[in-house]
Amino acid sequence: MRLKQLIKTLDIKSVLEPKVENLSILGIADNSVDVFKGYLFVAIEGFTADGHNYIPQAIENGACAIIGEKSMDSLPIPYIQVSNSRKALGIIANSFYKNPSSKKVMVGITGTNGKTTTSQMLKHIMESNGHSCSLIGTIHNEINGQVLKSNNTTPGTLALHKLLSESKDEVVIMEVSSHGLSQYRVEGIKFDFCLFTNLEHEHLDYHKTMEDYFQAKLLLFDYLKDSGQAIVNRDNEWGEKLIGILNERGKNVYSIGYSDKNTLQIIDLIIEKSIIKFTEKKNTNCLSSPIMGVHNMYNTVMSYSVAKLLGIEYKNIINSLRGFQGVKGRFQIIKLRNGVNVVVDYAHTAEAISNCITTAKKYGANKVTQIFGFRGNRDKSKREGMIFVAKELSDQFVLTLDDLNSVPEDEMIESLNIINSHCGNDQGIVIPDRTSAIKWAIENSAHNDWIIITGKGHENYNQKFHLPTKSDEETVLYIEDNLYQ
Ligand SMILES: CC(=O)N[C@H]1[C@@H](OP(=O)(O)OP(=O)(O)OC[C@H]2O[C@@H](n3ccc(=O)[nH]c3=O)[C@H](O)[C@@H]2O)O[C@H](CO)[C@@H](O)[C@@H]1O[C@H](C)C(=O)N[C@@H](C)C(=O)N[C@H](CCC(=O)O)C(=O)O
Ligand SMILES: Nc1ncnc2c1ncn2[C@@H]1O[C@H](COP(=O)(O)OP(=O)(O)OP(=O)(O)O)[C@@H](O)[C@H]1O
Repeated sequence: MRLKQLIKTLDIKSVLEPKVENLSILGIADNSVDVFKGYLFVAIEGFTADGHNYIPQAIENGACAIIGEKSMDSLPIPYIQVSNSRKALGIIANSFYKNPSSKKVMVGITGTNGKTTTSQMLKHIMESNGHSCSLIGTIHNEINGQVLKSNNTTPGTLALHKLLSESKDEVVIMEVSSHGLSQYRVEGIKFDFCLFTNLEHEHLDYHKTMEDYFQAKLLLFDYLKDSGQAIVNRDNEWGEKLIGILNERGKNVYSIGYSDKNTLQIIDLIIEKSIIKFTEKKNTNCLSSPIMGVHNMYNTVMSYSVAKLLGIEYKNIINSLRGFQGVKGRFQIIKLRNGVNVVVDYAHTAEAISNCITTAKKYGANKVTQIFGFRGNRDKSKREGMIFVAKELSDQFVLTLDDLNSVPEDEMIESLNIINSHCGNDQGIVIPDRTSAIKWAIENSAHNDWIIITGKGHENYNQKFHLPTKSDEETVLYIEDNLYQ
């Protein structure tokens, strides 16, 4: 593709060496290591490195033109200075891959919690009703039925456009993280549906304030087609705020929630039966959530709403929801032989932990033991809220290790002890070894007790623990097998 064609809609500040007219571009790279002969290299000033410093390497590897933000005195090849390299990368990638998202029904889901669950549930509904779907998200990506490893919830711009160009599926359902939005990873894409699940205290190590975090989420709706539909959970204060902004901007908003202002009004959530009673266009109907928990009932309503707007009939949605097997590590229940229910869940916010414990209680739990820890080098400001919820709602809680992310183990154990005494009134039990914590909880539970293990969900452990297991699920099954031999 000709360079002049790729750059024609960019916000260009200056062009060094104007003979760019007929340059033919064979590929695009934002990492100098990925540059080959005839490539366009886009230099990005990142969080740990500055791509502009790698321009010489890119040229050595065969780059025939460079795009960057910084001013340059002289280069042996054309240099185009733009105001925002990340944004430019999205626009160029979209042209280079021939606007792949325009050939699909694009669904983008944002929010602190519920993106993965909602996207997988919606994919299941659509596929059960004969529509092929690509999925791009935290656990894995799936394109043309092929499961691919996922490195980010929202892939980098180039990887994302490449995936879209390879997809032959009708619908693409993708999770859009706030990091992805603030780094323009979805630039160039136009969405048919943009969903907002909720906003909770999370990622404030990156976004600093809740308002900044909200503003990042809001960016998704800039990528909504004029004819597109925003689907927003109004029962979250930030959802209510978002609806106000979207209405002012003249967007099509489909809201869900308890009040009668909503397009889909929730009449009742019967948590102990996972039944949702709702009214839509004056018709009252019921949905059964295939996964327990009030939060998963909202995820079900979200998935239902998109499927309905895409023309799937109510009774077909109901039927397909019945066959949904749930999502690994999302309120995944393991029933032990002694009548104890163990839940493995990815909750990593106070709100999510609260939902898990409340659900167990609604389902008649006798005693609830909550096991969790904190990730090293991640937002510390949410820890207090998580302890508070565990202390208030569970019958006992155990603090244990989660991913250390280079924080020394002793330091993390000390943090657990300090927070337990400062915010937990020393009511928590600190058992640093995660597998030992789970074993202790199982040995100290009886029929109709629930144990909720949060934080790791589907993920494998990042460090070694006492038992020879790789994940919370494996640990529970290992203990179950060895306890009753
Ligand atoms: C902090 C952060 O978000 N970083 C993201 C960002 O990296 P960056 O651009 O700042 O990279 P950098 O290492 O500083 O390098 C700057 C530039 O120099 C280039 N370079 C570097 C070295 C070299 O030899 N040559 C070269 O050209 C790099 O290719 C890059 O273009 O842009 C990259 C491309 O899009 C992302 O892959 C990367 O995500 C990192 C891996 C990451 O882990 N991010 C997490 C925080 C994240 O995004 N998480 C969210 C989910 C959050 C959640 O809900 O839990 C996600 O969407 O995954
Ligand atoms: N709608 C919801 N409201 C509140 N909490 C939820 C909701 N859906 C899921 N959760 C909680 O959040 C956890 C993560 O769920 P899920 O993976 O679906 O969200 P996510 O937005 O994809 O999060 P992440 O990006 O961290 O994977 C669940 O294990 C559950 O505890």
